[in-house]
Amino acid sequence: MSEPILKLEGIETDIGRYHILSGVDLEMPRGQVTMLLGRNGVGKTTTLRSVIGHWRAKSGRILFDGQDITRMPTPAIARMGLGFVPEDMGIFSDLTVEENMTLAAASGPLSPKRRDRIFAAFPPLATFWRAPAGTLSGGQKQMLSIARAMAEERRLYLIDEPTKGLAPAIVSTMAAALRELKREGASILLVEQNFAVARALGDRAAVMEGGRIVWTGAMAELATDAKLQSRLLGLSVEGV
Ligand SMILES: Nc1ncnc2c1ncn2[C@@H]1O[C@H](COP(=O)(O)OP(=O)(O)OP(=O)(O)O)[C@@H](O)[C@H]1O
Repeated sequence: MSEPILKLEGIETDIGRYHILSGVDLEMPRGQVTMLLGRNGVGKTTTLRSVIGHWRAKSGRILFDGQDITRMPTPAIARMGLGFVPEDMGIFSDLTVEENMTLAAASGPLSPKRRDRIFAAFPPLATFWRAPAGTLSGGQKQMLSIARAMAEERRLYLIDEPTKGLAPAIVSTMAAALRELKREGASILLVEQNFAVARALGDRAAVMEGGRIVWTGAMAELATDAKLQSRLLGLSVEGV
């Protein structure tokens, strides 16, 4: 196997006085979609935020494409080609869609080529280009938040629950856009509670419990093993 695009070795992260991650180990193959799964509160978001440097791991190592980013400032990590889409979407409601995109393109104006790519993935953003982001629907806001991460060339995207609360039609648009990112060669680490989406998009799965990863394997293996799903995720057999 070629070098993993992302490797976490024994990551431990505290938030305030709480010990949240207690030794996260993960190897993400390049060019694939890895689903980060697990019940509520097991540390999925904290893992993504530890990688991007919003939370500082107190021990362990994080290697992005072979380079140690454990102690790097967040903007430097982003400049290396790592895009983060937070669960709260991180968009500016009072600014237009265009202004939100301009701010996201840290290295200069958004090129027409990149803008067209984003419009192709998310047509409503073209329609509402000059509208305040606060007036967009929930699904359109989520599109904008992913589009913001796409404003720069990225090798790896960390995306936190992009389909949360969205209507099924929008969920398929989102899934299609993520597939397109993968087709262009990006690797994606995706937190997703919707198991049908996880099954449709994931190549690999990593399941967390109590602040560490307790199972990794092919998504197809997890998707066909109801007992494993029930044990790791609490999914009922009828629910999948
Ligand atoms: N800012 C914070 N202050 C204190 N505790 C926090 C903070 N953020 C997260 N936690 C705690 O850390 C633990 C892990 O949270 P995290 O958001 O990483 O879990 P998660 O697996 O993403 O959960 P969910 O699926 O519910 O989003 C939880 O017990 C949560 O209460």
